[in-house]
Amino acid sequence: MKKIIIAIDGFSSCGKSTMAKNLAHEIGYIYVDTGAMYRSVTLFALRNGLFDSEGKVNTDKLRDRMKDIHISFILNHETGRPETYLNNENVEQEIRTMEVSQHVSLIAAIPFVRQALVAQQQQMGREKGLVMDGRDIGTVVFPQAELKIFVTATAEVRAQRRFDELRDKGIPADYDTILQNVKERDYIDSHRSVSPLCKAADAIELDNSHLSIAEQQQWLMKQYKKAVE
Ligand SMILES: Nc1ncnc2c1ncn2[C@@H]1O[C@H](COP(=O)(O)OP(=O)(O)O)[C@@H](O)[C@H]1O
Ligand SMILES: Nc1ccn([C@@H]2O[C@H](COP(=O)(O)OP(=O)(O)O)[C@@H](O)[C@H]2O)c(=O)n1
Repeated sequence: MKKIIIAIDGFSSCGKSTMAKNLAHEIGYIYVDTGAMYRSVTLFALRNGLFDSEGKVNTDKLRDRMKDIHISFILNHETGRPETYLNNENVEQEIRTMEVSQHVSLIAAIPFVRQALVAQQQQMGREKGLVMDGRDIGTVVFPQAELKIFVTATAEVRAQRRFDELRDKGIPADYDTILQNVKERDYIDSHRSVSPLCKAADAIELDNSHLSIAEQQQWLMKQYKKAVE
């Protein structure tokens, strides 16, 4: 069967990674979580004092340090899912903290950061057979992707999902703080000057506010089958 590129974009915490990861697992494709890459650069910047006391990024210093940031994905054989590594350290958990979530959209708006990460993402798709999720996959990274999905859900539903996830992992979280963060990131991601979050003209939209994980998975599998027919 022909191999294709599947681009899944959409708003924060709506289930993109869940859909992308499960589909890739089922059809034997590589899965790439591009949000994890922006989160890894953010973690590096936080650890290396590249934000000032007002929360602004020192872009000159970050530009100099980009060469020291190496991001990779390594399969966890127990879960069958890839995990994120920053300079050979497993940071899969650490990149999901509220602190990283509260800084990541500023980092993702910087043109040289996007340029570097987009180049790596395009490299990963050279052989096709790839499911990639993010904000600009169908518009900028792979505008020629054979299947493009744009996922939405209400901000309240998305904040609740993220809250439940953090609670289940034992990470302290507050619903109102998460809701505020989700809305803030939606705003910054949709209004930045470089590659703002928007639906590609040829993307299929899915509002999954009232769908279960199993239902959205069935829907996605149908779209995949149509695309490879
Ligand atoms: N349809 C759904 N119904 C309920 N929870 C969902 C659904 N889809 C995903 N989730 C859960 O919502 C949380 C956020 O999903 P995730 O895939 O990380 O979103 P995104 O990649 O868009 O940020 C996860 O805990 C996931 O298990
Ligand atoms: N392709 C991408 C992926 C993520 N991002 C940025 O990275 C942040 C984190 O992405 P994510 O997918 O991990 O976020 P969640 O939806 O999982 O909360 C987003 O809010 C965007 O600012 C981006 O700009 N472009």
